[in-house]
Amino acid sequence: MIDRATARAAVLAGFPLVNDHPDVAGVLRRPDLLAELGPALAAPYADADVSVVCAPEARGPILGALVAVELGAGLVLVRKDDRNHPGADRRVVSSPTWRGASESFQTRSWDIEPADRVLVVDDWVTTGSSLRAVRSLVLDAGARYVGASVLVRKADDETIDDLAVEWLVHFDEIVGR
Ligand SMILES: O=P(O)(O)OC[C@H]1O[C@H](OP(=O)(O)OP(=O)(O)O)[C@H](O)[C@@H]1O
Repeated sequence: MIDRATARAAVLAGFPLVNDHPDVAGVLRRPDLLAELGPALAAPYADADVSVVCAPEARGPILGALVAVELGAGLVLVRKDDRNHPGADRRVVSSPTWRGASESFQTRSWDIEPADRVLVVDDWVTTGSSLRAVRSLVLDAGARYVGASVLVRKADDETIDDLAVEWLVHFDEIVGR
């Protein structure tokens, strides 16, 4: 059984900064922190009967795969619209993300079934537009959106509540160390 508080403390203390910005790639680069991520991000949903982890690229599927293994779930890729995703037949355009522009995401109808209970995993939430877009793909499939698990929170309370986001570390506490 992992201790999420211990994992959180380790990730918070070790989160590298590049140009004063929290560097997710640097967390993945550290074997000790990488080993904590799957168990820590999965822990809040250990009893949620998750059948599918759904993760938007580019960094979402890295963490999503780690979480899916922990939960005994499958992983569904959500690709951005200009990427190759054979058979993609569902699309959604997000509201503007932190970049100030919308993103277009694509997925495949047979990857998510109405009986699925879906957890969305990504590395970061700011506006929540990416998570909302993925949630809409889940709901369009008739499946149950269980919530989201992210590594870094840079979103307001309303966004966190709306999307039922569990987050491991807060942007402000990383840059404020
Ligand atoms: O809450 P939001 O405002 O939607 O922002 C969160 C998204 O932004 C980042 O992706 P990014 O846009 O950097 O794309 P990439 O991972 O493909 O580089 C991050 O990986 C999330 O997917």
